[in-house]
Amino acid sequence: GNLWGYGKEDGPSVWHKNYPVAQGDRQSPIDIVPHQASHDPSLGPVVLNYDQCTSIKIANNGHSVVVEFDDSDDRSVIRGGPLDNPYRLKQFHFHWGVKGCHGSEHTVAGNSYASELHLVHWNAVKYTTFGEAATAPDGLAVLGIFLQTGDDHRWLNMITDALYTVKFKGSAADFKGFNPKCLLPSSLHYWTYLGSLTTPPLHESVIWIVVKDPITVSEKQLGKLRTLLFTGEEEDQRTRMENNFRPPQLLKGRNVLWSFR
Ligand SMILES: NS(=O)(=O)c1ccc(C(=O)NCc2ccccc2F)cc1
Ligand SMILES: [Zn+2]
Repeated sequence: GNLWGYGKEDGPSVWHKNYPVAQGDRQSPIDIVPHQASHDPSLGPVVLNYDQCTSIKIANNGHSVVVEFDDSDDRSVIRGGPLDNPYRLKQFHFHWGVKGCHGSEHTVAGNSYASELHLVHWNAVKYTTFGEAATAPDGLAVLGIFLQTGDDHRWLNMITDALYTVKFKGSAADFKGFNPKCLLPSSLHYWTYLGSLTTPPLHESVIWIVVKDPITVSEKQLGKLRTLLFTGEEEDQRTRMENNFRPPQLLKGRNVLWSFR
């Protein structure tokens, strides 16, 4: 059986029963209120070195669609900004809704986007494995990118055209040579704050870097994400994968910093 999900019985409102940290002091996502954020002049730009990028496979883990990378060396790293070390790219995945304007996890002044892309990195300088980093307060760095609807995104088609291969929970397929740099907006101005994984086990180990400008994708491309299933091939009850987002959590006195002028 599934430990947690996004339904009525197993969704975000009951995660605290099995994962008490859900009610902790640095939970994610949050509502970002721009005029309450502080400018930190010491915050430099984030730098992505994705050129030797090596995606390996695409998978349906029953909660989202995930593209995984070879993180055995520092070939794809994020550095700078609020980070004291380079953080290694491990995977990226998406969160989305059931139509148009809802689906992102972070919100900006109460406004949701249609979807949110998470590029997940871990601190391989201080920790030996992703699992170890995922329980450390400075172990992970997740770059969040908002998706708004409009024209087709030329490169997202490479992902949406592969989704038929990972329709069911537990399915995976080769997905080599995809460089997620093509999914980034032109400006990497960002907000940053200390938070958590937005799904169980909800570890409070994430330095969040939320990019201000969204990328634009088409409703048709988002619709293809919704053809994925939460359920496995062997299950008779087919449940469409949609609304796989956690709502904003309490700030509990945290400071949100911004980098852009
Ligand atoms: N939505 S997000 O905040 O970007 C997010 C990123 C990564 C994970 C993850 O790796 N979970 C599995 C996991 C957790 C802890 C240790 C090992 C794991 F594989 C969960 C949520
Ligand atoms: Zn995520």
